[in-house]
Amino acid sequence: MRDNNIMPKGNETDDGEVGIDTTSFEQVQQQQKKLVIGYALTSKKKMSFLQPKLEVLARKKGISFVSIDQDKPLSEQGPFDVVLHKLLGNEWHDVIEEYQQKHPEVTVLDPPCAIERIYNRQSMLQGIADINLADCDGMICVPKQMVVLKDTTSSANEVAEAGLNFPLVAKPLLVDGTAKSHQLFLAYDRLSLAELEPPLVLQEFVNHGGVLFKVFVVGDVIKVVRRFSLPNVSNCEKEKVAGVFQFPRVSSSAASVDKTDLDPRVAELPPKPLLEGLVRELRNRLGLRLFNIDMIREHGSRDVFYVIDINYFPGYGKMPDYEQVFIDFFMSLAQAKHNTIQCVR
Ligand SMILES: Nc1ncnc2c1ncn2[C@@H]1O[C@H](COP(=O)(O)OP(=O)(O)OP(=O)(O)O)[C@@H](O)[C@H]1O
Ligand SMILES: O=P(O)(O)O[C@H]1[C@H](OP(=O)(O)O)[C@@H](OP(=O)(O)O)[C@@H](O)[C@@H](O)[C@@H]1OP(=O)(O)O
Ligand SMILES: [Mg+2]
Ligand SMILES: [Mg+2]
Repeated sequence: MRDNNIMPKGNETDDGEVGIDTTSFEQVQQQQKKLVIGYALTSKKKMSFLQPKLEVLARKKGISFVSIDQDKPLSEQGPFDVVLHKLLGNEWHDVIEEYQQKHPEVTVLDPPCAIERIYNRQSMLQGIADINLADCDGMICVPKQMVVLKDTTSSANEVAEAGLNFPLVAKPLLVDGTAKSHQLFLAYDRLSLAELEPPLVLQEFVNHGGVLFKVFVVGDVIKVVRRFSLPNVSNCEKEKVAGVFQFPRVSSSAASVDKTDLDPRVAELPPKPLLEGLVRELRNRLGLRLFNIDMIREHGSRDVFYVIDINYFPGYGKMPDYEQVFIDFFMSLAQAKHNTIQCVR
């Protein structure tokens, strides 16, 4: 956090009004702290995240966003209090890793090794089924899945051995930000597996009534929205249909779903204690502060949920009130840093 030595003349509120100055010297000093956030984001992410409302709110709080030039050494830029990043490739992750070692005082959101874990759809879901959420009003599962690294033809036998039931969702093993890594298929039978291109995970399709819950996490804050998802696969369809079908990307649509037109048993949000317990565990286990969880409710049940996907730095622009949530989050980082500095003194 950078100190600004200029003393303010008035006591300006968030709305820009100037009132009678009743602020203590210490409070004034506090208000003058600046938070510099260096960001390295794709242009798409920059457009959706750094929207004018966020920048206006940030400016009022003394938060500035500075674009990181990827062609220059990171240590020669800044100084930054926070580095916010989502770029592809190992090279970038090495840059960030090295920078964090040299500058432990900078908050890097988030550590590359933690991000890499959820860029692999196998390690992403590992350990979730073991999380103890007794007394949290529900149960969290992950769909049965297996990894296919090379030969999808011979994987037909392994699918049976692993006890996986068709239809299976085929997902590219690695999420690398490309459109291809989000290209999913539904395979209805053994023979159709030969058409798929490894490396991938084969995951049981879980009927969930066509509604998905996107659980956004920003530090300690949790926000949930409903999205449309794929309809149930009936037993009749399972018997009759063969082959492989590409998934439409229904659930990434910008629109959240209004619950009024939906069956309440499908639309009811996951219980708060369950979400809080799950997020607390995942935040610690994954070592991430910015992520979302895609959850579905097993069709016909009230409280059995499946985690099917976790994303790093997702489309927060689609999260209600994301601007204020982020401002509060950044301010909490500034406060935490300020407290640490005082302790050290
Ligand atoms: N096991 C499953 N059972 C039922 N539906 C599923 C399953 N896995 C995925 N889906 C459906 O497919 C969609 C995409 O799957 P998933 O979220 O795993 O892919 P993704 O490419 O990581 O998506 P995102 O854009 O959220 O990163 C889900 O939102 C959901 O609608
Ligand atoms: O494109 P959007 O802004 O919606 O964000 C999507 C984001 O793309 P971006 O990071 O390139 O922006 C995706 O990231 P990668 O897996 O491809 O790295 C992934 O996190 C999606 O789940 C996000 O959609 P959401 O699930 O939040 O609806
Ligand atoms: Mg998803
Ligand atoms: Mg995903």
